[in-house]
This record gives sequence, C-alpha cells and structure tokens, in this order.
Amino acid sequence: MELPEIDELLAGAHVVTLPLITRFRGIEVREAMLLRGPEGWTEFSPFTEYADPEAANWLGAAIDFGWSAPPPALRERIPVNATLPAVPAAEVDGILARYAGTRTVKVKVAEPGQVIADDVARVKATRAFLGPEGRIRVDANGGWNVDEAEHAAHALAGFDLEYLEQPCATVAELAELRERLHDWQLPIAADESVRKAEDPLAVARAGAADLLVIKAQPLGGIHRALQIVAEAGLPVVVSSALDTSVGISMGAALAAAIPELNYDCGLATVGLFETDVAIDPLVAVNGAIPVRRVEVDERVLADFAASNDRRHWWTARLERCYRLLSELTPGS
Ligand SMILES: O=C(O)CCC(=O)c1ccccc1C(=O)O
Ligand SMILES: [Mg+2]
Repeated sequence: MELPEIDELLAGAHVVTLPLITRFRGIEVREAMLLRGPEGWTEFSPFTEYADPEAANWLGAAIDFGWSAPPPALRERIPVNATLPAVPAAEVDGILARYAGTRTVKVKVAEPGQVIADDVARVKATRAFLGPEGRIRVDANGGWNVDEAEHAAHALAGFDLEYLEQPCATVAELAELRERLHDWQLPIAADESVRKAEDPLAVARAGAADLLVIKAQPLGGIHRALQIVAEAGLPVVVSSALDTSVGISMGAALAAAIPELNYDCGLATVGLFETDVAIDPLVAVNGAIPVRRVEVDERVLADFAASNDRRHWWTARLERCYRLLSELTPGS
C-alpha cells in the first residue's frame, strides 16, 4: 500500500475522549483519533499503553480503510454479540437491556482482583437473561493458567458455553488446554494469540485453537486481516477493539468480505459508550449491525475533543507510527 503524505493524514485528524457506561479493560474513557481520507472517515485508536511497533499496525489499518476501497461486501448486515464487561451479577440485566434483539453474549471473565465465583455468578445471570436459546461465550483475556482454565470450564459447564476465548496467555497453554478439554466439545478461540503475536498464523499452525478472533485495526487493516483469515483456514469471529462507530464500520466491512461467517461478531461495542461520534451510530438493531460507513457529528468532535496535551500526544504518536510504516513500505 502506498502511504498518503503525513500532512494529508493530519489535516483531517481529530482526537476525542469518550466516556464509557462502565469500566472496560481497566479504562473509563476511550481516546481515539479520527482521520478523514478520500474514502471517508477512518480510525486510529491503539490503546494508550501500546508501544509504537504495535500501534503502527493500527495506523496501517486506518490508512487502508480511509485511503483504499474495501473488498466487495458479501452481506449487508453482520449478526453481533453483546459484550458484557466484568461487572457484578446484579448489573448484568441493566447492561444487556441495551442490546435489544441480540441472541449472543460475550461475557468477560478472569478479571484481575475477582474470583471464579464472580464469573459463575455473571454467566448465570446472563443465562437467566437470555434463556436456553441464547448463546454465551466467555473471554478470559489470557487470565488463567491451564489448571485454572480447566477448573473454570468445569465450573461453567452447566451454562452451555459456545467457546472459551483466550483462556490462557500462550499458544503452548492453549494447545495443552485444548487437549484436556478434547472430550468436552468446548471450542477454544484465540484472540491475543492472533492480534498481539509476531506471527498471527502461528496459533492456527500449532493446532492450538478451534477458531480465531479477527480484529481489523490490530492486524493492519481489512486487506491484511482477510489474508490471515484465508491462510488460517479456521472459522473466525470479527471483533471490535472498543472502537467508535468509525472503527466499527471498518470491522463491519471486514466481516462483510469474509466468505464464511458462522459466528456472531463482537462488533456491538458502541453500546458500551455513553456517547458515540457518529451522526447515525453503528449500534445493533435486531441483533445485527448494517455494513456502511458513518458520518461524524461535528458537535461531538467539539464537545468531546481531547485536551491539548492529549491531542499533541496523539499527533506525536501518529508521526512516530507513520515513520515506522514508511520504513516498512518500499518506495514510499
Ligand atoms: O468481542 C467483543 O465482544 C468485543 C470486543 C472485546 O471484547 C475487546 C475490546 C477491546 C479490547 C479487547 C477486547 C477483547 O476481545 O479481548
Ligand atoms: Mg478477546
């Protein structure tokens, strides 16, 4: 991909700080840089603690979506799951009520400072909310060792889980757990082992996962992610990185282009924002989101503009990531 000039990237850049309805992966506000390319709005929003080499992939994704045409869409709507943060069981109904019509819930588990009983209570409340027809998957973000994951799988066995997402941190641990759970028919999904790995295909090659979680921004964009999906040869779930509606429109375009999509996708996270940037946000309607680009609301850009300090920090970060990308892109 040829890179646009950096001045062109920065000319349309805005940084927003958006409040979340509840704490999610340790944060209460989400910062994002929005850019405007010839194809439309695009998003650069690596989490603030990520180092430049990792964040550079996210910039590659932003440029891919803003400056090149997406692949052909094979569908117009993407069925999605609700995403439930690691909240107390008493808060489950209130959060799930925001995702009307969604038959699948991803429950966050293994939160630092909590115990397995907290996870069981949260999953139990989710099953009660959904009824027997609903689908439940859990995401541990690599928080368990193999024994803890096996124990958790037993403790959660009565709730008919669809799969365990990144129960353990490493590919070797996932492989070991997969063997131990073999007779159970409880599939294992890899997320961090794809998006934070030096080689996103290593986990598939090792036979350590049954399916892959695929995210457009961390994997360097729609086109790169599609290649990874094709080479991995495993079923996939396209998910968000807690993006605004702009990043979600990138995820939806990726999901729309995947030949076989047999799981609900983790693209309903706009529901976790108190305010979103789009005039017409990409929230789930009847359990699905539409595949389309969004227009950004100028008033939200003004009302939720990041402080000058943060805007300068994001500009400097973009410049460093741009330099890294140029070194990797011959002839630019
Ligand atoms: O997949 C979903 O339901 C929502 C996305 C999600 O959980 C997420 C969002 C931001 C960062 C990490 C993760 C994750 O899947 O671990
Ligand atoms: Mg995950």
